[in-house]
Amino acid sequence: MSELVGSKQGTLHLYTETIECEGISPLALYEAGEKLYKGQRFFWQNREKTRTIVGIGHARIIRAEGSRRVDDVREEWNELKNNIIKEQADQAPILFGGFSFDETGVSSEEWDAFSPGLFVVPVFQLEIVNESSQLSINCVTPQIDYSKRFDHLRKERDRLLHIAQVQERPLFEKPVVIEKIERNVPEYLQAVRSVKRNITQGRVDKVVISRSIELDFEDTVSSGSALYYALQEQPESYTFVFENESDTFFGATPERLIRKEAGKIFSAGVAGSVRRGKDLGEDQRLGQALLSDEKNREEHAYVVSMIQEVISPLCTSLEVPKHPKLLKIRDIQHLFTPIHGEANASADLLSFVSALHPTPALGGTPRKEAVELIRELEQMDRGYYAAPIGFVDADDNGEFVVGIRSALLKGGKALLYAGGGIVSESDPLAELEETNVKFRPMLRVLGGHRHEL
Ligand SMILES: C=C(O[C@@H]1C=C(C(=O)O)C=C[C@H]1O)C(=O)O
Ligand SMILES: [Mg+2]
Repeated sequence: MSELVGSKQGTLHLYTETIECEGISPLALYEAGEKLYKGQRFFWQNREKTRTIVGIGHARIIRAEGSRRVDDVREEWNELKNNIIKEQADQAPILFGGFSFDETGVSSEEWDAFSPGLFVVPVFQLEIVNESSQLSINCVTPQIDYSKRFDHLRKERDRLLHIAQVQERPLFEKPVVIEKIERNVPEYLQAVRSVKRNITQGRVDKVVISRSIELDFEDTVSSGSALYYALQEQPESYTFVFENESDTFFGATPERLIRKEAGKIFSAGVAGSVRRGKDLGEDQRLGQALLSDEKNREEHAYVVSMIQEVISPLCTSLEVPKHPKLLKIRDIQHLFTPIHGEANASADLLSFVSALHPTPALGGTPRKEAVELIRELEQMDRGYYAAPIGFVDADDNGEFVVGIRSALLKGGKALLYAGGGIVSESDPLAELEETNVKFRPMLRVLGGHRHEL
């Protein structure tokens, strides 16, 4: 860290100091944070497993709401970013968080802990990128004399590292489900039929309708246990865990919204689904049938064309393959179109998030009418389900996914969410079955799959 000369009083500074910590287990560090920082932790791992981030403690919280929420987050982050004090070798501090699906906010108490925009700079930031592990302390303070606070945080860091290193691998019992409540199946089927009518009438082309399942457990389920089983059960997905106060939003999603790295951007169309086969032959037959299925190709095409349309103005170049491929994960296969490009110098990561959300994979098309229908027809609050969650660093590199295959954990209870794209050819019962397949990842993680009929 370098000293700061001649800074204004009252301005917030972000002091960062990084050490190397080879061999540290991210899960063990997450657990080590439980005692002092329960309710203030997050975890992130990309699909490729090349980047893992653990955040412990809140050095800074940014909340935002309303239609300017993304701009408000950017503004506060930029202000803080301009006052980062670190050495060249120290890692870039990150801002991690997410938005609610609906910009008009959350409508139920269930999602009280998660404001329409909630971002944090962690006090302790572990980043494992490829083979390198680095642990930073981030300290946000208006004082120039931060050294006392920093000394205290260094001691805490060393204690966390010690606990993570000496503690035996934490053992987690699979949660025991005592009740599984399908919350709104009749309403869901009604909503699907209603969307079909709206398509016939020409108001929309596609709308994503979702539903939720409640699981009640014998005991409180810790976010560490949710994380442990998400990593174990869904290795082909992104893993995210976001604690706030006593609630945790977490999931194992296959769907990237946007990644930005050194000016390059990577998005993806993921829509159109079929279950995995019971053996290789059936799996391949199902996959081939999906690739040529008109209804699924239609669901998919809306997504790819809207992504292209909304991010073209933010890019100097964009590559969009003409035909989708298959993306196979443990329980389901999807149509998948990777989209790559080069960002304009003035387009930052959050401007991509703002332009893209919601894509027709989670909202529908046209966007405005689809979101109105979701508000009108879905008998639930999506909260952070199907919405952007991810991180950005001080160099504007980062990644956001959409929070699907996800659940909200509230002590001894969890709410699971799943939906699907409804188009003119959708069959309500087949769509219901598709949501059952999409619930499976979280049911496995939380022990609820034993309750399947
Ligand atoms: C909405 C969800 O998934 C989305 C809908 C899909 C579909 O309808 O085929 C496929 C992938 C996702 O984009 C979900 O998992 O809840
Ligand atoms: Mg579908």
